[in-house]
Amino acid sequence: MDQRRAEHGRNTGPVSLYGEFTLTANRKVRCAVSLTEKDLIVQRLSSSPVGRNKVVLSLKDCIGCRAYRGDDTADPAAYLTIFFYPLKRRWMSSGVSRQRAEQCFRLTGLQDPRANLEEAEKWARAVRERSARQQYLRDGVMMSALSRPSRMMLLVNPQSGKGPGAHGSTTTTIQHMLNEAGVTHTLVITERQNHARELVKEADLSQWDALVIMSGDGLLYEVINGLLDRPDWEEAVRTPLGILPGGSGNALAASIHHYSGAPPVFSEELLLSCGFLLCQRLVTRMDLVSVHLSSSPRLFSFLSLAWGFVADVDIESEKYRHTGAARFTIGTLVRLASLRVYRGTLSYLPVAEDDGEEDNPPLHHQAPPSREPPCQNSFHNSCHSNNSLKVRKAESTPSRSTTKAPSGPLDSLLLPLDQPLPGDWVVVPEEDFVLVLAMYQSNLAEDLLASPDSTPDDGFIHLFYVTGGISRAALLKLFLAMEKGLHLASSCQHLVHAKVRALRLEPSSPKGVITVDGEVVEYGPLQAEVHRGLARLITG
Ligand SMILES: Nc1ncnc2c1ncn2[C@@H]1O[C@H](COP(=O)(O)OP(=O)(O)OP(=O)(O)O)[C@@H](O)[C@H]1O
Repeated sequence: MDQRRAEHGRNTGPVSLYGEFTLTANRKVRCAVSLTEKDLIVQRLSSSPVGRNKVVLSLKDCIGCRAYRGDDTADPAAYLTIFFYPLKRRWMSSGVSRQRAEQCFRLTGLQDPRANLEEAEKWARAVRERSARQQYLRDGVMMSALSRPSRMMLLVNPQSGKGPGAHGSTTTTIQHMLNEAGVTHTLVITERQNHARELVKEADLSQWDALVIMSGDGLLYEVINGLLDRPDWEEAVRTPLGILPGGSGNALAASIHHYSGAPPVFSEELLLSCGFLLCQRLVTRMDLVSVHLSSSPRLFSFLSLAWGFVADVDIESEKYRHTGAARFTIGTLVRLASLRVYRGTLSYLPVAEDDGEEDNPPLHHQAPPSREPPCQNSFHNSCHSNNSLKVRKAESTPSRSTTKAPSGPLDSLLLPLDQPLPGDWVVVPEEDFVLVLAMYQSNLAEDLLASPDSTPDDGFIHLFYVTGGISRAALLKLFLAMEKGLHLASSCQHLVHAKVRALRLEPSSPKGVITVDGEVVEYGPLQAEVHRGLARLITG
């Protein structure tokens, strides 16, 4: 249902500002405009029945507004434009999505152009203050927000998604929204793999209130690992990060949309939703998982770790990239046709019963994170991979010098990979897997709600595995159910879900693919530990 109509008639509270203006687009149409704490109410002053021409726009849906003079210096009028992105019914299909709804008024109440402009500015300030208050207040709690105005670095990967040329119009849409929201931004087009990583590793971060990535999840993975590779990593990793869907998977962007509580949307509608949430500039904590591989430097993951079916589909479906998000559906069907079983040992440290609600105060009350007890955080064992896949350059660079203090938090739950596990770890009895998937955000792709209960900072690795013996039909059913996040309710005997703090995976199949945040990493034994709320994410 059209949000404006749905809200029409509700109690909008006392009016704090009232004015009568004409529409910029049609000066013959006069409107009575009222501002309350929650809404902007626009009533056309015409012969139509009362209510027919009344529009109530929630200030929660407002990203910004502008007061200005027109080009004609002889015209004393001032203008007020307010930018809304309410959830509205789609034209062509059922359901709702965010759509742009600009309100433009012409103020001519006074002869003095300066006085008209001052009046428009007064309205703009009042709208901004009230919409900020509406957005910051969630369930009665004030959220932490970026400063207004904000300065963002917008990193765009021109090769992501459907490939070169595909990013032009999406970048324009987002820049337009940022301008409407009064966000100063600098556009950086990445030139090569690892460009973003090197850039954030060296950048003067004091110049930026946020780093925003418009790409797939791979570019954010680079940025996070670049931040954690800095000598000042503790401060750097708290730089708020934003993500806009520019790839074909867009898992984190889809997760942020899911956390907002809005019904699922895809492609351009997801872009508009994430753009809207970015413009709201509300920041939450985000868990990061540190991943140790057998002979590569430790890396940090914000999304997922996969082995078996999911990792294979991710990588094998590269050749269908031109189809966009459909590449995963095609890849899933192809891999289903040649379903494989992967051998190995999976172990994990479960979340204790009373472990879930540990202190994680709201950001604005929060002290800087304390250092954890000392623990070795980079080590090697004797396992050698004969995996023929090319491992990303970033992971294959030599380990950090032993004289340099390693960056990043210490891993207090992990022992060296070649040492036996502590007694409180669970070793999964099965050794044949169709897939192992660790998730720390809700979505694996735009249309795969793999971990519906995940939140950005719950401090859990949601570990899913499917054991060998599952039929093709049952696995297909699981993936179809995953589109709506209903796979756990399907009571499939082969699917197991556990909330864990750390895990170890020791594949015994000689070849295979392991992905971290959708990027191929060294194949072989690995272990991982979650660091609750280590990073900052703009979730709107
Ligand atoms: N100009 C560039 N040319 C080539 N590669 C680039 C460039 N800029 C960034 N990259 C690399 O592209 C890789 C893939 O990026 P990313 O995952 O963000 O997009 P994607 O692969 O299209 O997303 P998805 O996996 O959702 O399809 C990243 O590892 C990044 O290093």
